[in-house]
Amino acid sequence: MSKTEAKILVVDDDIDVLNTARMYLKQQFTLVQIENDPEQIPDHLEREAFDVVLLDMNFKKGDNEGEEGLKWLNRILTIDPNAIVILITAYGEFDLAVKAVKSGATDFLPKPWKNEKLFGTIQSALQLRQSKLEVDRLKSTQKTLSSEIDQKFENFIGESLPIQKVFSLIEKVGPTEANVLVLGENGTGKELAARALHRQSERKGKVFINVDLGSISENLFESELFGHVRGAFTDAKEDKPGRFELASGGTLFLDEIGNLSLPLQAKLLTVLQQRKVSRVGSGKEISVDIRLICATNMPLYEMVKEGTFRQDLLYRINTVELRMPALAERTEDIDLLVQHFMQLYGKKYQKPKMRIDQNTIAKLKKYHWPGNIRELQHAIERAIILADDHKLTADDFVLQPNRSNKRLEEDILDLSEMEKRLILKALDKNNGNVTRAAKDLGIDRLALYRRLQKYGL
Ligand SMILES: Nc1ncnc2c1ncn2[C@@H]1O[C@H](COP(=O)(O)OP(=O)(O)OP(=O)(O)O)[C@@H](O)[C@H]1O
Repeated sequence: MSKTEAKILVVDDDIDVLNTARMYLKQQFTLVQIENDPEQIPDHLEREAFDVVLLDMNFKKGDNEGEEGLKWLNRILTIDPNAIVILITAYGEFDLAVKAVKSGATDFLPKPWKNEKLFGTIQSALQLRQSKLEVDRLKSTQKTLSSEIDQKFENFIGESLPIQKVFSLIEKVGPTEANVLVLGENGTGKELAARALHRQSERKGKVFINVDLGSISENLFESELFGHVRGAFTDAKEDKPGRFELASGGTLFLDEIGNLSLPLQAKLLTVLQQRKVSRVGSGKEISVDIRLICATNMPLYEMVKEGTFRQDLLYRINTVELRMPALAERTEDIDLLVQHFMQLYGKKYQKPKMRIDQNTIAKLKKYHWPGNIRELQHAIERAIILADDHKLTADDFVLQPNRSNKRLEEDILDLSEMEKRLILKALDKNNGNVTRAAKDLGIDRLALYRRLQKYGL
């Protein structure tokens, strides 16, 4: 029979008990050590990571108060808070056993024991040890991951007035528990702002869970957000917590909230009102403690008027609103952003000495940046990859012509290109007014917004 992989320490002042225990346990577990002097416990723990410690309660002759055992129990737990200690009690010492479990012992075993009982008690204790170690491992992984993610979002660049206003609002609102709605075009830094709000809050040491509502299919919505229990549907092979549960204690960032259908908006609203979720397939309610941040590039107020976004949901999520300025509204930040991304990608592609001249910066400042900072970031990355020497020039940036330069050609054969150009033309004609442009195009405003998103306009 193969042995269970585990390290066991047995501490008792009775040599006979120790020898009997060792003889039996050595057949079952890979490492068994015995000790009759409790003073040696710290040394043992220093040398070896024991999975289970079996500890006698009464060391001095005639002492059956168990005080000595409790003292050593505390000492072991101070050295290793995850230690699994099973206390050996004399038969009938139930009060003492209860006291020991309250003080942190995992279990107790009355003397004299039967070998099967000893084996069973150690096996259950080992499972607990595994779970404790797993929780520890997950906690430290989560810590490392969130600090890495946070680092990526630390560089929130900008000196222009519009972005300074954003920074000061983040400083004011971040430490509160207020629900924040971040509005702005694609690529303006909405997620960056959400993470900055989280970092300013009391919850900064806890998780930041990001949910892209635009990418969750209608039928997976509940399971993704609220979780499910095993067997709730064909693919539910095991219990799974949803994002609300995972975010509990921390911040939940619901991105693209404007893309939710009306039935899903209703489900979301109920959970936000009650702050309780039930996993799909379970009637049990689980309380969730979240700070809520939502973001969208959709015109929620217009959508409320049109009846495509629930007003009560809007009021629930927009306690404070944060509008991210488009890059075209803060071209004075382009210099700084370019330097920042050049440094980032210079390092990544081992071209740390890259330079850029003022003419090229001037060209970048004139451009309208429909994809905002993300587009600028990609443009720099591409330019650095393609650059032949250490200098970025205007030719390294292939930018789409500005809207005003667009002309509809007669011979465009690509349908989506045609659609895109028509949209730009309609917007141009109406000075960017989406309602009037949609009317000219013969589609409703939402349909136009969807297309603007699709083409990154
Ligand atoms: N002020 C800024 N300083 C530095 N980098 C920025 C800044 N704003 C945005 N970025 C970068 O631009 C990219 C897009 O930002 P982010 O994802 O936060 O935008 P978004 O508005 O959430 O986009 P989307 O609407 O497409 O989800 C990210 O790589 C981000 O790091």
